[in-house]
Amino acid sequence: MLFHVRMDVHLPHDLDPDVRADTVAREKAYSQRLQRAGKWPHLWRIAGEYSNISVFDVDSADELHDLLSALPLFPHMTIKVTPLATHPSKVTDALV
Ligand SMILES: O=C(O)C[C@H]1C=CC(=O)O1
Repeated sequence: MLFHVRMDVHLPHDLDPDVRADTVAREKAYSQRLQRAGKWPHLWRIAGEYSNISVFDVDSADELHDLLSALPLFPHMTIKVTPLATHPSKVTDALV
């Protein structure tokens, strides 16, 4: 199952710089582990914002929830999830 996910990060301005650096480093390692596992096939920065657009490929909404809620930045994010279904006009034999 594919899910479109938008994450907006809102780190507190008074967050200790060492805590911030550690959290961001753990987030990067965690996200790269999920990308390598094929669970997080798209990760795009929204230009000009501390936000991303992602696509997750998971077995269920419960799995997605578990993965998202384990993000080190999860306490500092607003997350919007959109389930994706197959479009009836999608060409399946196109050369891309
Ligand atoms: O920077 C972000 O968009 C938040 C988050 C998503 C992946 C990652 O490494 O950090």
